[in-house]
Amino acid sequence: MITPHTPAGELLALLDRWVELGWLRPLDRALAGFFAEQQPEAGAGVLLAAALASHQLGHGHVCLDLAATLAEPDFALSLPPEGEEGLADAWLPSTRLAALTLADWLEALSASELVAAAGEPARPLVLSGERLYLRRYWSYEQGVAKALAARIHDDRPVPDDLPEWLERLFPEPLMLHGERQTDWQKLACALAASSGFTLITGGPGTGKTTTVVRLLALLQGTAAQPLRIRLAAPTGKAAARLTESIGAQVASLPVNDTVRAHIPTEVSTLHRLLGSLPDSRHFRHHAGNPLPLDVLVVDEASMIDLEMMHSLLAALPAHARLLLLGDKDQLASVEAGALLGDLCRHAEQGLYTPERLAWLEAVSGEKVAHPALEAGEPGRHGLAQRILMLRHSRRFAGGSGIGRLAEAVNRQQPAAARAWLDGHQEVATVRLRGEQDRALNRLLCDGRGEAAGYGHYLRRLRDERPAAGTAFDDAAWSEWAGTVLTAFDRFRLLCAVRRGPWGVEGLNERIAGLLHRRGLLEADSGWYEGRPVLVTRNDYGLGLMNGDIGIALRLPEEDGRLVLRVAFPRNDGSGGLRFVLPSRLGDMETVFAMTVHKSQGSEFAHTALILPETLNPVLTKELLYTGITRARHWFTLLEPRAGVFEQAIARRVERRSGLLESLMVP
Ligand SMILES: Nc1ncnc2c1ncn2[C@@H]1O[C@H](COP(=O)(O)OP(=O)(O)OP(=O)(O)O)[C@@H](O)[C@H]1O
Repeated sequence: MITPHTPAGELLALLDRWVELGWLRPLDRALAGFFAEQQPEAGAGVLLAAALASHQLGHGHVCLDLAATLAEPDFALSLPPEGEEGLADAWLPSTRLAALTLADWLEALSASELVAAAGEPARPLVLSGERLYLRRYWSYEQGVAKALAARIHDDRPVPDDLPEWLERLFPEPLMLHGERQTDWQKLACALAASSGFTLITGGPGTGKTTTVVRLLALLQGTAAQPLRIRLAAPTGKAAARLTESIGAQVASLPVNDTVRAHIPTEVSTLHRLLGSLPDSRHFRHHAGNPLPLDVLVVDEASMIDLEMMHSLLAALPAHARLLLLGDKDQLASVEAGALLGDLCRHAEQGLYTPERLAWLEAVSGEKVAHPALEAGEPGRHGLAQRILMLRHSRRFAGGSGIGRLAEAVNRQQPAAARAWLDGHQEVATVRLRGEQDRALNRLLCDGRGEAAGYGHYLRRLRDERPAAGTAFDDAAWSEWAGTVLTAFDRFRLLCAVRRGPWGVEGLNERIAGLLHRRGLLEADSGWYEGRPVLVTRNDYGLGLMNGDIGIALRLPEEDGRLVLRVAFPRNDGSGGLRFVLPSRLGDMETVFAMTVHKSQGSEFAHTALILPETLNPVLTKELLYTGITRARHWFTLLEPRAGVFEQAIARRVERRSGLLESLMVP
């Protein structure tokens, strides 16, 4: 049992054991060891808190919430990690920390020379209320809060003809089910026109892209000089997807060609925008060398972590407008810091001040009405005046099973979610009986009905291959590779966990084996044609980003020899491909199955989500919602055990950060 009086050696031995079990990263243990060396009098309470604060960063929390940790240690710390069961209770945090009280822990931390209270001179750890930070993350949080607080008060003058512009960009009143509805897109445009910082949140297909394109037309159309506008997204995949959808939208804008020509359609990753420097956390653009732009739009903002947000805000010139788009209900970034979720905590309620509401209604001609709306107070709800939630999905209009299922999950209504799963064509559920379940194998190879499985892209790979003898530089090869890559996105299996029988690692092996046995793959290990791979680390030399997916294909060399190369879509919006020799690829893994986390920013015509057999800390309604909303047309839930789905709906991600508090929002 650990208390602040436990000898440091005993605590370090417990941390060693957790490292052996794979529960704690060696890095977390090393930090505690380093502090113990630096400060021989540092007690067990401080060393434990340091190791756990570092551990929490690996789970997306910017700090260690001491009270939450003691209230439910195993859940708060995600220990044991996902996909592992049957481990000795003796090592569980709930057992080991049972004798530690919050008062004792706080006292030990406050007394330590390693720990500063917020605002005190630099020490490696910062205690803010009941939250303990590693200093770097505390500084990031402070920096972001300060930059956002300044932007929240950044009112911009609107053009006199704003109502006319809104009318022109949103000519038709929004009608749904035969009734006039509030056009939140039009309101978002009005809101963003009047502000240096706007956050637009909405579920899939609610029109975030459409809104922002129209807003850009408005800004560009009313600017005295052409504005320098840049579009960005956190990952290459998200950037590519936005590039695709934005092009068509810009083409159909009701504006003259000069305005249109000044609206970009190219989307870059945030790393590229900021100019990453090799082997460094630093960027070419920072406060001393700000980004040369007037308007920055960042899509998929739920994937921006705290450190990136800090870098971005630092590099953004004060005069530039910032627009963040995202879905607040999605899983947050894997890295620490759930900004969008934090910032949008009151988006449903709106919390607009009466003055703001009156202005919005006057310029837009819309009635701002929704049962969830609550009135905000001037001075208290500054952030809320910059946030707008789009509430009507056009993609999942009317009775779409996927849309309704996602909504029921998001609202934590398990019975309704189950009813949608059972009663709709686009959604289905399959109960699995063991790892070699026939229905599972059939689904993976052949899909169900019109919804594809992995056989689809492999058959297209085989059937549409250019004829033998086609010249190595014939465009037919690229077209074929493009076809295979597109076909691969028809279906994806998503997993909640990495390890265990229903985790990504085991399933990837089993799927390759299955496709090989079915004669769809020539091999199931090493490099083989048709192997899909996921890049797991940015490689600026090759122009590949973490999250990029490619497929190994046999392609001709100049001398006619066939050589395996991995085809990747280019991330530059050109629609082109790049071909990389497998031996040149660094960190990557096979990607028949992928985690829900990694699937963020992507979409598949048919998405299947496989749950593990038991509940574990990663299973939350956000994970289910994110998985379900990756499906464009069909969704299949694969359940090895009944009830886990319902249990997961009941839990939600509790990210620990003090950002909202810093922004003084209740
Ligand atoms: N005001 C509108 N009028 C007509 N069609 C619209 C409007 N808003 C959105 N749409 C259509 O609805 C679909 C989804 O819109 P959009 O791509 O803007 O949504 P999104 O929220 O950006 O979606 P995603 O979840 O893919 O990011 C698109 O086909 C778009 O053309």
